Amino acid sequence: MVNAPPKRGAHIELQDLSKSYANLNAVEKVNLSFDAGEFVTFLGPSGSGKSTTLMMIAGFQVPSSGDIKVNGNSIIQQPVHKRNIGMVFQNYALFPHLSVAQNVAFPLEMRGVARNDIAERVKRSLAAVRLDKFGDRRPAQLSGGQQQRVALARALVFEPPVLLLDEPLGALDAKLREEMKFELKQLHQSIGATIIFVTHDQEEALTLSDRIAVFNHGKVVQYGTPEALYNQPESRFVADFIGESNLLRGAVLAMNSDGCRLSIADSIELTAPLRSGWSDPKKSATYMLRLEPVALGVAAGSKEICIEAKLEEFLFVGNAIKYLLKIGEDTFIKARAHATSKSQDFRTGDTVKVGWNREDMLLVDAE
Ligand SMILES: Nc1ncnc2c1ncn2[C@@H]1O[C@H](COP(=O)(O)OP(=O)(O)OP(=O)(O)O)[C@@H](O)[C@H]1O
Repeated sequence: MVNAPPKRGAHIELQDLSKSYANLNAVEKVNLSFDAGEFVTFLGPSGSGKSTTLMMIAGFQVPSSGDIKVNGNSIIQQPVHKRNIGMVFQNYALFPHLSVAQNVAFPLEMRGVARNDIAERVKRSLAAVRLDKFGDRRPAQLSGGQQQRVALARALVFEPPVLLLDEPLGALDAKLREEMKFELKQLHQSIGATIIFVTHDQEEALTLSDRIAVFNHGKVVQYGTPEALYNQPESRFVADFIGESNLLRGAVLAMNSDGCRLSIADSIELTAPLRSGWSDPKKSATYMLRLEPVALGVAAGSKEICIEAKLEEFLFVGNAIKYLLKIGEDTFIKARAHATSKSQDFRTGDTVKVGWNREDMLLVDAE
């Protein structure tokens, strides 16, 4: 067989896509666009509408309204088997009575591909997931991770321009998940398909994705690169859901061109930056402060905001130490520092200086 030309993914557009069940809006007016060959992740808590959106793209669910376009053409009226979309789900459902190679060959047989071509393409697909030596085995003779790779090979074998993955790593243990994560990334680079990946694991999403759509209550609350979501969350929900952060809520005392004068933890006053595009905060404002910019001890002294805190707890987490500091009756600040710094020799109960710069604070909610 002549080598196949380099494959490219398809451009996908979801337009006002909605799905309701009785009086529940499972998915509400979702508008998203995925570039050809992009790796996009749907991230969100359980029940936020991720799988329903994916199922509408696959054709297993009929939208209540809205449209889905692939390379500019609506696919709403197309049945599942005509959509040419590869799918892998958490429960990979391999045929137990067929060998690995026969499982992978199945979609090609369904499409009436010539026998010689089938053998060649199955071989290539199994090689892509590093299982070329396992073609004769039955699924029961493979580990969970290997079975999931067979499911991937089966989805890839007909070279779909679009691949949908719904929690494909969900059933695997932590170590295997980690390995599969890297394999998926490499695979994506080699096949060039547009991949839509569903997960509720933010770390998986941040590692794998070109862009992430964050779902909450059936709506997309933010769509952007992992960096944009981490550094510029547009809401308290995204700030809280992605990465670890301090969410400092305070009473607004005054606002002027310098920023927002705020009282946190009852008595600590500080000035934090305002944010363009936000309506003026009225009574209270919530600011996100990531853990990394928070300095302790001597280093805190050179920061624009520096306060005293009581060290409640600290934890060794690999090469870092995580600190929990109390700055008011019910207000705590978390910080993270490299474990190598000998000067950070604090004890639980110590009073320590804690500091950060104004620009480290990002307005994420105001009432
Ligand atoms: N067939 C159905 N009938 C009625 N309600 C449904 C149906 N399928 C999904 N739902 C509801 O729609 C909402 C969205 O579900 P969906 O499975 O899309 O969420 P999800 O974000 O994928 O969650 P998870 O991470 O738990 O899979 C939920 O409230 C769910 O209970």
